[in-house]
Amino acid sequence: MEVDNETDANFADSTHKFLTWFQSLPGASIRTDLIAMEDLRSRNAGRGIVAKADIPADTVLFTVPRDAIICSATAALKNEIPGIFDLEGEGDGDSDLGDEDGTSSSSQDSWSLLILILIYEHFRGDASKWKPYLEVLPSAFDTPMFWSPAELSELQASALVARVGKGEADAMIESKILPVIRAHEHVFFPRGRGEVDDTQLLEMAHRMGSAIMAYAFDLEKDDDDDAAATADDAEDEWVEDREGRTMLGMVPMADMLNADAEFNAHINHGEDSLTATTLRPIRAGEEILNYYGPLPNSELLRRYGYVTPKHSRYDVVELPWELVEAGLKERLVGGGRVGPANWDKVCKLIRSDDDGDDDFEESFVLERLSDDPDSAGQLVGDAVFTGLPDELGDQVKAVLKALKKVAGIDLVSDKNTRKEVYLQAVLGALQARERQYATSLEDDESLMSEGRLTGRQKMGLWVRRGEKQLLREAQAWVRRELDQLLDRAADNSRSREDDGPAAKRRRT
Ligand SMILES: C[S@@+](CC[C@H](N)C(=O)[O-])C[C@H]1O[C@@H](n2cnc3c(N)ncnc32)[C@H](O)[C@@H]1O
Repeated sequence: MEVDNETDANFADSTHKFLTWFQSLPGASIRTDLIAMEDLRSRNAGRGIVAKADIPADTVLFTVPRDAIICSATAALKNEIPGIFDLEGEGDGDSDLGDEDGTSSSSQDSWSLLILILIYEHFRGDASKWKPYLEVLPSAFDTPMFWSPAELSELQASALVARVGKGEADAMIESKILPVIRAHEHVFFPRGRGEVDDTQLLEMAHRMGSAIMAYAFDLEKDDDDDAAATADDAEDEWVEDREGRTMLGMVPMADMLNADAEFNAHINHGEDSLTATTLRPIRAGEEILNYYGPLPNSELLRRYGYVTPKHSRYDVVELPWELVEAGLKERLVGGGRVGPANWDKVCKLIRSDDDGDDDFEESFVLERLSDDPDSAGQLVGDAVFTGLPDELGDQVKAVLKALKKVAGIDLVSDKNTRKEVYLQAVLGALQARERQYATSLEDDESLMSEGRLTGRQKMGLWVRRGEKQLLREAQAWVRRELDQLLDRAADNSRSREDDGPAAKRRRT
């Protein structure tokens, strides 16, 4: 979370007003005898909820009535512009027939609609039912969308750089948000605040979109088992997928919980309310933590603007096919066997639909094998790199098949040789992938220990370092596989010698 320049007094005052407002909501409850909202800015975590006393497992910490949630079901904006509340695909099917004012029944999705609702509530000021809540939402974010080019360069060769999504967000705001606001200025700016220009609106929409990304809950999940919820039946809920959700809402108080890969509380979705429940005994002074899912630090940073050591176990790294292909080429082409022209044909064939194999993949995601957290939110065992993706092996097989078809030669008919070619090519690709990062893992380790980095530099370093560590583990795994292969080959040749004609003669 971006360092907030608010003075301590202002920060504490907003927290207090929010808490008082929350307690006044009909149907809301909070165990202020057990928990408190605290200022965690010193560790860059904004506000958080901390245990004031030892708390047993299965304790309900607070209850949020559904009426208090900001979502399409509670939005006052619905009375003003009902047309925008028919979401994409829910209308009468005439999705191409947009109205000129941007209010066609199909132009909004749950994301853009919630942005509009939040902007509307923001400009309502004191008239908004949610004002004390809106005041504790951050005005600045640490997600890479807001990073400068120099800060982004800290991510080096991480695939995250291509997924920051600023351009897409700008385009969405320009096509779905600004036209609706401009067509309804009297609704959004009731006191003649028409002077808000497009640049300011764009910034506001980015702020609200980022708040939704980091704070909103998926409300369509059904979970009426409340206190009886176990890890298994609530599992889907813990895994928050911000992409495909259909009914988003801002849930005051539930979203004041920070989160980690090990956690101790869970939000249960009941019919009339959402409740926060402890998953295990929590000691006084411990932070109450929710769970955002088994996300790699790169994704945690992209969506929420922070990283944690415990999420490193879920780190991933993308291995581009072109690096594996280069490794294969090095081993298979030349020496009068396969010429460059035939190799080009092979490369084209595997990319075409008529090679008879599955879809061509541009890159492969490497990850460790890790168990899910247990029902108390605790991690058990280490995450271990246990193998390459099957699809990568399949695509290498497709190359060898295409080579046979194009060049008419079966270069690697022997299974062990085939595996060796595959592993060697992947090893070369993993090393080449590591070289794509501007600094080495060792450089990063010393930069980290020097301790002179800013918050964003450190998070960028954490992401790239995690990816390099995974690349090293993958290389070690491949080397072990190669060693085993060579050992087996040596054993086989020894036993062939033993079983050779001389041995047979001896036996007879
Ligand atoms: C749902 S909000 C939690 C409340 C938030 N801390 C606040 O002050 O409003 C999610 C945001 O909290 C911060 N956050 C959550 N968990 C964190 C953690 N373990 N460490 C640091 N920041 C965290 C991130 O900025 C994230 O985008």
